[in-house]
Amino acid sequence: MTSDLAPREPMSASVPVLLLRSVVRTHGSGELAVHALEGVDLEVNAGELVAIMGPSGSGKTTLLGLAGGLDSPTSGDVAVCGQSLTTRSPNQLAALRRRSIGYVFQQLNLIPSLSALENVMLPRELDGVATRQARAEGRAALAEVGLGGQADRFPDELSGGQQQRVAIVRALIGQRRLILADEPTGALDSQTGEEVLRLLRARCDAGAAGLLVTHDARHAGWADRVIFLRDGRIVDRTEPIASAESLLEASGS
Ligand SMILES: Nc1ncnc2c1ncn2[C@@H]1O[C@H](COP(=O)(O)OP(=O)(O)OP(=O)(O)O)[C@@H](O)[C@H]1O
Repeated sequence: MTSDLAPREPMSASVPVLLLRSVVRTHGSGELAVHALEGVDLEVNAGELVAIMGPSGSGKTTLLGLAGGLDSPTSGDVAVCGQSLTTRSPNQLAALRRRSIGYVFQQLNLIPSLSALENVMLPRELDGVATRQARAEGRAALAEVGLGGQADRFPDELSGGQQQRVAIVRALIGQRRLILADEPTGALDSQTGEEVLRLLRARCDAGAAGLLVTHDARHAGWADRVIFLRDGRIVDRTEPIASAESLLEASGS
């Protein structure tokens, strides 16, 4: 049986899920210009989880925002599933974001007046899926992460870790091909944080592409490779990671 969280339509192996070409993002102009990204090239393929590391202000969040179509590059191109985000109308972009991209941020943004199930169903209903089907998908997806018994609880009736899992399920439900995670373990304890990373890893193993911003080399150890940003440029990349220990050495932690 196909997982309700897993992408269902196989992508052509030759098209990266995420492609950034010569991406520049400058805030402001003249003397006040801030060069957040200065010519970034990146490809993330189906099945891959890529971690982004770098000091504060190096451009990690900017990169994630551009990858998700939440922000536009000053120059260069960003494409998701072969479709350029920079040439789409606002409506087309909103539809692509809803259907193809899942966002997992530190801020969970669960809607407090909706149950866990209703929170999870919401993106499917916005996609035009019938309520009955969205409900069935939502229940199955929550059960998959061990929250089958909590479906009708409201966010404030769930623990922090459970809330984070609901947020992740909501980010992954449907046919999301690209998962963008910005420090998704936030303030979670290490065991719950690890659970979140395991879910992310599992989704990528099931065929999604993932981009994970993290300051923690142990978290980056879940990724297939790591890119290091400094002053808006990629300054280093690892090939498939040998061990978390080698990363700790590389980041000087
Ligand atoms: N809206 C904005 N206006 C002006 N400058 C901005 C804006 N957004 C980001 N910047 C600047 O762009 C640079 C990159 O910021 P970004 O948030 O991407 O870094 P980061 O690596 O995610 O940092 P952190 O690890 O602290 O979250 C920083 O110098 C930041 O001050």
